Amino acid sequence: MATVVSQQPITSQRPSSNFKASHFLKEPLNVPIKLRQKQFKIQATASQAPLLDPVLSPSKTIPQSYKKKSNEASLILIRHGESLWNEKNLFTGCVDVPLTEKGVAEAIQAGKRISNIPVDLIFTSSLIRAQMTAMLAMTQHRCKKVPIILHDESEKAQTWSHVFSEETRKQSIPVIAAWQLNERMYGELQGLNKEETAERYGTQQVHEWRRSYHIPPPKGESLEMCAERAVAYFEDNIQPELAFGNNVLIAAHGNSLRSIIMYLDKLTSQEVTSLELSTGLPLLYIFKDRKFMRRGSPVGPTEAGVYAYTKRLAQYRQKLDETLA
Ligand SMILES: O=C(O)[C@@H](CO)OP(=O)(O)O
Repeated sequence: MATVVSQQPITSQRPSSNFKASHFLKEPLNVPIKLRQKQFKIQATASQAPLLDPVLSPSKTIPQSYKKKSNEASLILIRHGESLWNEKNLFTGCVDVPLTEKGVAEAIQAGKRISNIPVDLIFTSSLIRAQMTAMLAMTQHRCKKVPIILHDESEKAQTWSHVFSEETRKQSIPVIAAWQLNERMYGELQGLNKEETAERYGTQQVHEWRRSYHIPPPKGESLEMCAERAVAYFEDNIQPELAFGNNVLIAAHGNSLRSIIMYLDKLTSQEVTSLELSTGLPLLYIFKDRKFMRRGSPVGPTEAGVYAYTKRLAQYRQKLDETLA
């Protein structure tokens, strides 16, 4: 039975072994430019934060110098809502199955809980259950912006998905889908029933396959292997956005998120074995002064606590209240 990770606010330093100081030394947005330059023009002046602009063609000049948008950013992590194979208790891994009705409700509920927390950019895995979760959650956000999946798999996909209205652009949130955030590849367990597999191979063996850090399931990825690609992606593509001041939502999976949380909270390979994430539960981190601070899970849109954590969150919420009053 899944348990929720501790919701106690804790402060954590990023593990120095994984820390890439170069992200903070080079011009901000180097990596974001790489991510977006083909499809988005980035607007910026010395005093203005860059804005994603899907209006203009990829060939437009990208400004070279940027000013940091903010010293603080929010990071929301959501494990997808219940999938049809969670319901059937089947090992899922990289098999691309959709949400159940309960999973849809969980995603909507997660959206309500984060509806007052700023989101500038969304990252999901390439799997539909994570993408459904992100999209459904954003239907509840009070900013009312439309999440738009970026298609840069080919030049044609980029060209054909352009948005030609500046006004519409401002009302959009880019969604970047990355396979590196996918669930751990479960190898020859994919599609097998978890209970039957435990009966066949023994509870201890199956527990090791599911929760140990180093031991992979047959022909699949260990958590360590999953962490290698998920954390590298986080460091290279997501952390620079946070460092720049962009607020990020990640919708992903039990194991890809466990590995990212291990990195954020500096857990040992032993500690991560007892970390369990519930489906559809949003977790909030604040990235400030190059540190990640876990702020637990917002209980609901009207709950005061979480907005009191930082002035910036409180101000964002107040702005929403005023705009929507
Ligand atoms: O089946 C899976 O892909 C995962 C997540 O549901 O299972 P586990 O609980 O073993 O990590």
